[in-house]
Amino acid sequence: MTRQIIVGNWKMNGTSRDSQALVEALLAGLPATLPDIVICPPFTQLALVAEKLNSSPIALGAQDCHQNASGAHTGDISPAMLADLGVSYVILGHSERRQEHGELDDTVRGKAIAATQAGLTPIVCIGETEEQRESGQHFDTLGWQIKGSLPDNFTGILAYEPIWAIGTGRAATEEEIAETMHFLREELVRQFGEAGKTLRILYGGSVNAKNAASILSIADVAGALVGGASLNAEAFLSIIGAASAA
Ligand SMILES: O=C(CO)COP(=O)(O)O
Repeated sequence: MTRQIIVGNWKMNGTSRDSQALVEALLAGLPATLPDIVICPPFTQLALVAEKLNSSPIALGAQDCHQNASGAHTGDISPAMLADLGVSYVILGHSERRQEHGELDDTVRGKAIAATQAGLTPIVCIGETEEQRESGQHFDTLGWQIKGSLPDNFTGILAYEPIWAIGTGRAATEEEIAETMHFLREELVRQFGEAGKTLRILYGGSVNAKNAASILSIADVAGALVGGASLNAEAFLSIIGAASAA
């Protein structure tokens, strides 16, 4: 079995002091057997965290990037700039960016292409709203998001994050996750053929120390994208421990 991957998305949290303390606590508490681990601090903390992680088993990720390599894009950060800092993963199309910044599938797709060209592994997020699930439109939504957001020859990671499960403490049930993973796998195979069979799919949305082991044992769940619980060293280390055992 391939190793699971645990990704911590710190979102817009953390001063230098917080980041330093969190990374030190994580490095001090890592178990002997490890899954792949990625932490994604805010842009402002990347250089500091990169230095701290130097030659550790934890990889560095960012939370977004621009689709162009450079140019007149005030306030933006290019994939090449991230790679230059030692970043190897980038979260793209998170629902908070889709909702707060009006980011569309097409843009996410462009960013995934640019990130891959710069040598980064994109983690492309998709997920339905509560209304879409309640009205039975969740699979249609996810299908369209996959078609629109993933480039041809996609080799990155897909993250399924139901919007209603993000930051609510109400993770999707094991049945909901299992059924959705099955659907996503079929869609990936439809879109990418043989290659779609091995693309990794993460679950995200209220993953915590308590529910991690059962979520990570669901068929086709290759790991977790963790928000709130990744800001707490003890909780994040428990999730890492659950992934090592999965
Ligand atoms: O959005 C998420 C990770 O990208 C999930 O956040 P929570 O784990 O806080 O629900």
